[in-house]
Amino acid sequence: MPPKIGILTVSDRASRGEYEDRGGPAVFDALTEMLTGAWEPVRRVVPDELHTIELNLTELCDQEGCALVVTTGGTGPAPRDVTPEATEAVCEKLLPGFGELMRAVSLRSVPTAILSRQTAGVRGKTLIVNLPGKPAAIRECLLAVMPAVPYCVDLIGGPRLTTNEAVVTAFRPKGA
Ligand SMILES: Nc1ncnc2c1ncn2[C@@H]1O[C@H](COP(=O)(O)OP(=O)(O)OP(=O)(O)O)[C@@H](O)[C@H]1O
Ligand SMILES: Nc1nc2c(c(=O)[nH]1)N[C@H]1C(S)=C(S)[C@@H](COP(=O)(O)O)O[C@H]1N2
Repeated sequence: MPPKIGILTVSDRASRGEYEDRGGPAVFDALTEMLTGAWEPVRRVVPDELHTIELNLTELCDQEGCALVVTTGGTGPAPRDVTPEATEAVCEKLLPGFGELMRAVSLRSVPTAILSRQTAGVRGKTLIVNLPGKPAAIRECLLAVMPAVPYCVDLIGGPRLTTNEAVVTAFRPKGA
């Protein structure tokens, strides 16, 4: 069975069909570029509702058994932006370094990168990573954190993920 990766778009308008979801496909394309080996996407599009996001994150982790769940959208300061709150609610451990790094990298291209509260955390054997909603942010943010993702998944008991070295090199400490 190839590892599953959850792709959760959090957007009121994409979930209502007011615009086509470009975030989910952008996450899929970025992961396809960065990972080698078979993996199976599990795609969902939900509105910016705390309970709905928590429920979908929980299902992707506990029922689907995803090794990694990538969310896009709902990380900003607007009243309906609650993806980080949902992530924090379902995770046993938070990994604030992911958000710190993604904001630092994004700041090189856009000053409003500081508005994103994107974070990451671990639920069981699943790593959850938040990305901003702007489709243009997705590759940039994923590329920044991907070197640490496979070893993190190793450490929490997930499957061995491998990266396309021509694009990004996974870092594993010697002997790991
Ligand atoms: N899934 C998506 N597909 C296409 N464009 C998106 C998507 N999510 C966000 N965007 C674009 O990025 C902008 C900022 O994203 P943000 O998550 O703040 O959306 P929003 O204004 O809260 O609206 P919504 O939740 O309805 O997507 C949006 O206004 C939209 O232009
Ligand atoms: N790399 C990158 N990060 C980015 C952006 C961007 O365009 N590129 N947009 C910022 C903006 S304008 C906002 S409001 C926050 C939160 O976006 P979200 O609510 O769509 O998650 O992400 C920020 N991070």
